[in-house]
Amino acid sequence: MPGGLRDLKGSVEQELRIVLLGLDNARKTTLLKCLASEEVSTITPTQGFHIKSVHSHGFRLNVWDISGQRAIRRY
Ligand SMILES: Nc1nc2c(ncn2[C@@H]2O[C@H](COP(=O)(O)OP(=O)(O)OP(=O)(O)O)[C@@H](O)[C@H]2O)c(=O)[nH]1
Ligand SMILES: [Mg+2]
Repeated sequence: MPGGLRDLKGSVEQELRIVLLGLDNARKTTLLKCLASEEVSTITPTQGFHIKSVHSHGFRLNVWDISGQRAIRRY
């Protein structure tokens, strides 16, 4: 299947690419950490961007978490 990857059980896993955009403090990183079942009590502002791959509901989500700080919004 195009765009699909086989998981450990051999079934095809659909891959989705997602870009998180929003103002600073909009909780983009909080949302991503919740999706990844990670601790959300010590989140710091994103510097530039980071990419995380998360498995959720049979999908592989490749998420780009972009900082919303004013200095980099024009990029
Ligand atoms: N009071 C309160 N604060 C929250 C809640 N959820 C997240 N926060 C806090 O809000 C702040 C901003 O959340 P982030 O997820 O870093 O926001 P962001 O959109 O990624 O921000 P940038 O990376 O700067 O673009 C963090 O300090 C979180 O801990 C909530 O439900 N209540
Ligand atoms: Mg962030």
